[in-house]
Amino acid sequence: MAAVFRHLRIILCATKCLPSRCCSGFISRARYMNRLKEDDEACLAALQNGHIFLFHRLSPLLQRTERGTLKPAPLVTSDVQSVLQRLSSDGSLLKRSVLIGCSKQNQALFCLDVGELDQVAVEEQCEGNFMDLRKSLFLLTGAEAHLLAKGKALLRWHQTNRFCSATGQPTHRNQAGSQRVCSSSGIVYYPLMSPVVIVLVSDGKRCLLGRQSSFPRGMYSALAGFCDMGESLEEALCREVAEEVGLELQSISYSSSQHWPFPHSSLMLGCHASVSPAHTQLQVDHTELEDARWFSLEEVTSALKVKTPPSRGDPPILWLPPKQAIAHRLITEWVQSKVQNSEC
Ligand SMILES: NC(=O)C1=CN([C@@H]2O[C@H](COP(=O)(O)OP(=O)(O)OC[C@H]3O[C@@H](n4cnc5c(N)ncnc54)[C@H](O)[C@@H]3O)[C@@H](O)[C@H]2O)C=CC1
Ligand SMILES: [Mg+2]
Repeated sequence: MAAVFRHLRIILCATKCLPSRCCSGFISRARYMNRLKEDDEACLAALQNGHIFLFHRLSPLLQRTERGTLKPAPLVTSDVQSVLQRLSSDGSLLKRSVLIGCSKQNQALFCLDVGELDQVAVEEQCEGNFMDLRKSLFLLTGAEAHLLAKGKALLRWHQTNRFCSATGQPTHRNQAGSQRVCSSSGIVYYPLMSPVVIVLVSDGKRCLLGRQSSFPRGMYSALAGFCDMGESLEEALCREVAEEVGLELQSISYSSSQHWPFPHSSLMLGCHASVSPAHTQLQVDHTELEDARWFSLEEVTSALKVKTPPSRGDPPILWLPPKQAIAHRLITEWVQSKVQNSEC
């Protein structure tokens, strides 16, 4: 592997995409969140005055806006309490809420899965619908999509980590839901994410996009893959590109990262990479990808303008991942860099 990296140019410029933060509020919110994770009583008190995003079997409660987009229905805790009482649920369900964030007004934000209650009854009480996150994510704004993705990932982690993998005994969560402890051995479990690399490869003029057979009709995305145990980011990138399309990378530059709740919980590490224009012949591994192709700047620019996915019977058009996906960001960055270069 060392030989592969001898000629690989790696540029790390991680500071360019920091999320916007308003002055000192960010620091106090970060410290408040940390305290709530460590202090069960403080977390319980915050829950009483917090907002709760409801889920039903991991599908979030959403409401349609007048513009046809979706928004989550964040309910204040007292509203959720009333709904639970009306549906004859005992009060202990509320304590299963999991901390997911803190609003700019310093209100703690929680998520709660009410999967044991009747779905339609909760929907009627809360004037919303529980919808599959994968289908609805793209109709939500960035901040809300992020909170719901985090909520779904944490709720799923709790549902699948109720027992210690060493002793088989039950594990118990802290009030914030940021960890679980084995009742017998004391082993502490923290929520896990799988690192995944995602890369937009360019040969200088074109970019490389691939599609899996499970993708929606016409959709092509940046190449992605799970990191193997022991691999660095750049090792995983080189291996994935070699495996999936048979190319050797020349340079890598880091772009940004994203938490992604599908299929489980991944930390997507987004990069740009280049290959030599003299070595662009693809050898697609069809067990991994249905297709992979080089696309021109013009093709990608027009695809970014397509607003609705192609339907059955429509002529085939290139359809790119939506704004909420890091693949979209990588593709947009590539287009912008090409346009800037042509203007220089
Ligand atoms: N947010 C975004 O813009 C995008 C996100 N993705 C996500 O990236 C992820 C990885 O992409 P793929 O091409 O599917 O990966 P991949 O190329 O590594 O192939 C998936 C296979 O890797 C194996 N694998 C190894 N470690 C695994 C682990 N920890 N969890 C699950 N499977 C593991 C399994 O056999 C699985 O079938 C997908 O979950 C996909 O949802 C993919 C493209 C765009
Ligand atoms: Mg892949």
